[in-house]
Amino acid sequence: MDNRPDTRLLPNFEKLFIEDRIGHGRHLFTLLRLFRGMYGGLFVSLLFFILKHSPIWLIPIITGDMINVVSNPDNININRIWIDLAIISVVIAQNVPTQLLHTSYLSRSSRQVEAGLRGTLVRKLQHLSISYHSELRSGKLQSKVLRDVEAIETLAKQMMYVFIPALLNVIVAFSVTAVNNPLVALFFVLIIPVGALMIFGFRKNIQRKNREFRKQIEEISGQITETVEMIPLTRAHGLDKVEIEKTDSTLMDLRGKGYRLDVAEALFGSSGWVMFTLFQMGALAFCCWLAAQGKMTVGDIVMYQGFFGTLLGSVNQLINVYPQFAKGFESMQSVSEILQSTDVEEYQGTIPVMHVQGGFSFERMHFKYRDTDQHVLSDFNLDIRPGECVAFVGESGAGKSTVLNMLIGYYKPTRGRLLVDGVPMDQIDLKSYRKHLAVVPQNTVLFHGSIRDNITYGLTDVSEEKLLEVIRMTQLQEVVASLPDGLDTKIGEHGGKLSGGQRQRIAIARALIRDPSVVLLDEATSALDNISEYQVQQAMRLLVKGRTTFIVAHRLSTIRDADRIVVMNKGRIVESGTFAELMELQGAFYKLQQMQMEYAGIS
Ligand SMILES: Nc1ncnc2c1ncn2[C@@H]1O[C@H](COP(=O)(O)OP(=O)(O)OP(=O)(O)O)[C@@H](O)[C@H]1O
Repeated sequence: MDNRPDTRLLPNFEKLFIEDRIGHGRHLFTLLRLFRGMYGGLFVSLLFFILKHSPIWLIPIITGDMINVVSNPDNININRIWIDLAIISVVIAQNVPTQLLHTSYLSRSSRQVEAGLRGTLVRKLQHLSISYHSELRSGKLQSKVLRDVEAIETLAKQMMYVFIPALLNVIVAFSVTAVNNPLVALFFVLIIPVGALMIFGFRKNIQRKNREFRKQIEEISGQITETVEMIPLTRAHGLDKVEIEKTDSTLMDLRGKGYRLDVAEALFGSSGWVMFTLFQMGALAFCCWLAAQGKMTVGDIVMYQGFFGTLLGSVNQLINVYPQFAKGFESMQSVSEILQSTDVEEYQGTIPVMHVQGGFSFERMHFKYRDTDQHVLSDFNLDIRPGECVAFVGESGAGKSTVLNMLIGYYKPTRGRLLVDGVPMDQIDLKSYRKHLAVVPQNTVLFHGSIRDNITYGLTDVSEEKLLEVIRMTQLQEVVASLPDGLDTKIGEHGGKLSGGQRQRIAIARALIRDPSVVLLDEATSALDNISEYQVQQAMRLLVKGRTTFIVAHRLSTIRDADRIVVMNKGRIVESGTFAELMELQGAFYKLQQMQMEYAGIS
């Protein structure tokens, strides 16, 4: 048996979800199509299932036969018992290898679908627009990639492990009975409408309670994540008790909903058990009655009871698996919400960008974010020469970061356009263009990994020399030397083990090592001490040299060096010029500076 995982490329299911337009009862169809190309394996798995499951069907027959042999004292054929025993022993023993083969074939397909679905979702997330991501909470996405895909995989497995076996059980038990005794088979048939009636009667209630419980679970998982993230803040403000009480009340709600679900399921389960056991007893009485009339042997009674037991067990399984099916279908709906979304990146140009000189032109650009009425940029005109360093200043909310977003191509202007080296942004292939950019965001994004990984993020061939040079340029060598594993020291998630200034310098090193043509710098607002500030400034100076640079500036020192300062107010350019020119003008920039100086004086 080959137990190696399937190494074929992961399937991409995006097209399938778009074509199938999930919903309106198409879940089962889509589930089936997810396994396209694997039907052969599934069929083999089913064959092995029939083999491994065969003892369940054979045991009642053999048991009946053995009893029939001994219940006829005049003609006991002891050899037949030995043959029966030998047959059933072989049939039982083959369960181990066939079970393994059945699981191996099935699991290979279902795990492939599971991995493929997760891969498809992650790929789609990379293509969805920034607006889409800013509207959706990351916790929800995470839950779709992990929890919902798991529920779909469970659904597929339940289908193969529970639904199909139970259905086969019903078919086999019924067929064998029908061939032997149509009257008893008729009795078996009665069980189907009773089972259907049971599901129909309880379905809505159980479904509703299940959903309420699941929603509450989602609520509490969201809340717990938030609570854990906020622990330092909560502790600092002495709000532990408030947080605990908040969680307690949600937990109490969950307890109530869980209790009501348990009771409803218990009522459902026990009603089913009572009804079906009464049926079984009725069937037993019926068989005894037939036997009393000489129409049935004792062994047959035992055999039918065995089949009836299997049949009832299967019907019960089919009924009980229902809530899980509902959950799986709901998860398919949830995943399809992402996969069917057409909200991908707005720019879809195709001209590849081999080289960026760094000349930019904003031509009468207007822009507003989705779902907002007000324009964030209005009639924005600006020409930037290659290699120029432009600093944007203005009050909070003036639209400075938005200008950087437009340069990255996150959003398309509502009116006007942006040219890169004379080519309209909507014509160029953004992926190739962005390779020439380096972005240093306001909040440095560090991931859980080594300092080396964080600096060389996304680059494959970085020489040790170049890395060390960048570390020297950003004055990180002392920091690296003081860490236990040097460059390979793992930094905590979000860089928790580093200071603010160190984090910023890592972000600058990450930009420097890419040797970009264009640098976009959203300066961090958080204050640093003098030494850190100096180190960050030095690193920034090196980064900016010889490249077109856009800086959203908060610090006086950065602005002084800029070739041009653009003062923004409510999305418009109100002044622009060098530091000296603007100071001389004594306009908006001058006022901003005065305010900053006063503030610095006070503090
Ligand atoms: N994703 C978004 N969706 C809707 N509105 C947004 C979004 N991002 C920013 N805005 C709004 O756009 C305006 C400009 O924001 P922007 O971040 O560009 O300002 P800023 O000048 O960089 O401010 P700050 O100095 O505080 O960072 C603000 O009113 C802000 O509320």
